Amino acid sequence: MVLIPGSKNEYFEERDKLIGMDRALRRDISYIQSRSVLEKEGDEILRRIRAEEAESIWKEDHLDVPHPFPGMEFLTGKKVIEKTRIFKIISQMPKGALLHVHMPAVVEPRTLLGLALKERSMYVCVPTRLTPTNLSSTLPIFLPLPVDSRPSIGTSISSSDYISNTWVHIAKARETFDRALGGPKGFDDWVVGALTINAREAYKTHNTVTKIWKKFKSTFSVAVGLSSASSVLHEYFRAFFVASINDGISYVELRIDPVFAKGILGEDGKRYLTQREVVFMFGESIREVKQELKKEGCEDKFLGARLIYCSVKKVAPKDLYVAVEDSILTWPIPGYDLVGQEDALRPIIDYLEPLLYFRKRQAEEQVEIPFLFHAGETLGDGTAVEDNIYDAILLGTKRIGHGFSLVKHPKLLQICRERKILLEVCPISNEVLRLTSSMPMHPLPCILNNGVPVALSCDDPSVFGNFGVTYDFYQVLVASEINGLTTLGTLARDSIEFSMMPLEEKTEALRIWEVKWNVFLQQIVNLYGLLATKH
Ligand SMILES: O=c1[nH]cnc2c1ncn2[C@@H]1O[C@H](CO)[C@@H](O)[C@H]1O
Repeated sequence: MVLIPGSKNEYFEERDKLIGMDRALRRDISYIQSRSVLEKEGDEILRRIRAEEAESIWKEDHLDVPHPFPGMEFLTGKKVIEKTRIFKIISQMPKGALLHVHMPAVVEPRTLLGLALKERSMYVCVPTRLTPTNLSSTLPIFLPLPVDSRPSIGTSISSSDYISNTWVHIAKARETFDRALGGPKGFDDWVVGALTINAREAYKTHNTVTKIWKKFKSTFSVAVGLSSASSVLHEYFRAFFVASINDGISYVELRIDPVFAKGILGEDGKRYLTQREVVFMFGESIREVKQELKKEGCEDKFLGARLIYCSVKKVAPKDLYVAVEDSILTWPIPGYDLVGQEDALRPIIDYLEPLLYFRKRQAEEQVEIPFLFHAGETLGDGTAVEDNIYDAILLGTKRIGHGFSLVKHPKLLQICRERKILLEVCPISNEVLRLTSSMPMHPLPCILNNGVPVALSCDDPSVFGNFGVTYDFYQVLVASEINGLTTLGTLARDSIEFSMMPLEEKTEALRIWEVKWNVFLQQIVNLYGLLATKH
């Protein structure tokens, strides 16, 4: 029989004990117990503002956003989020590392388009001439063309004499874009629409995982073409680093498919870059950005970036051996992953043989390329692809990309906690890709309460519009009352801790982060503390 405490005092003692036991596994607990007076005050401020804004902002109707709520659908609520003080505060937070983002889905679509428009080799074609009727359902096909296959003439892709699938230079296509389609601005909007998912698509026309992935995949085909010229790609990397740094991110790991890396046309327009050259260019972009920061005296804002290799799970298992050798050839790379729409593609188990061979080759070559597998990005329960989580763990994955379905498996939660397998959780991606309809329904609180290490990431920000990681942090903070400032700090610390930086670099990154964290806490207290003037 359960003994119910007799007095009110005893009851509350027992109550505190029970809550304490329930929260004991959380990774933020030890930080909460040992946090400074400053952090405690910062946390109280954040909680106070969150509560105020839950009333003042999230219960009011906004233009085009009726019935909002904290953690609501991101694509509808984004403008409201941006109005909040919580958003402003989080945007100043030192975020640590960004561990889960895909090429080429990380830079503002208009920035990418701007870069591509200046590129001599960049051409566009469409399967049939564009008209007001087919515009929104027609995808542009972009490709940098080698010098000797560039057409000398070209009509407008919207004129009546346009011949299907013929190449027109991107700048010309834009200039000559039919007035009835909006002229050059119409061209830009058309391309941006093809690179992004909008609220109507996510929440109306494509409101299931299968439908939204159809649109999602098509954004990649457009982005790949636009970014496959060497000078575009170089600027693309830089733009990504700069935007990340401005969001308080100090280190990134970017997933790239070697098949993409093999299709980059060189500046001479004659040959394609080798993978090594692409990796070198990536390194160059890092060095350039670092140098610029150094000139401004803030080099500690950016510690660097690494490329994680990944293959899409549509490749035939026998062809994965090529990716294995590619990865070994371009070592040091910090990890290897298998990506793509989990529900529609092969399960990891199909690749068991090449993956075991990968392990063997690493031992032979004395290199270490840890697995950082996507797994559990599905609503399935016990389906062949949902079993990916078992295989990811058995194959020794160091982190799990998404792990959305992990909460269905108590034993795996325990294993991830005990073996410290971090989940790269991408809340907004999961919501836009329709695994959850809003943040309060996301399984993250369950993962955090189970003490599984987590880092937040934005996955494909150019498609979802969640650039940096502020938006994802925001959605997490407002959707749980347990989460507070110390939770955000723990997530950021773990993103560094579980990054693939070598130990020395990591120690330095953590040291720098702690300094910045304290500056951030002080800022919150100065700006929003009870003694500060009202804002
Ligand atoms: O959330 C995701 N889950 C699985 N695969 C993804 C996700 N986001 C992007 N990609 C896949 O990664 C490749 C480029 O690296 C693309 O094939 C894209 O479909």
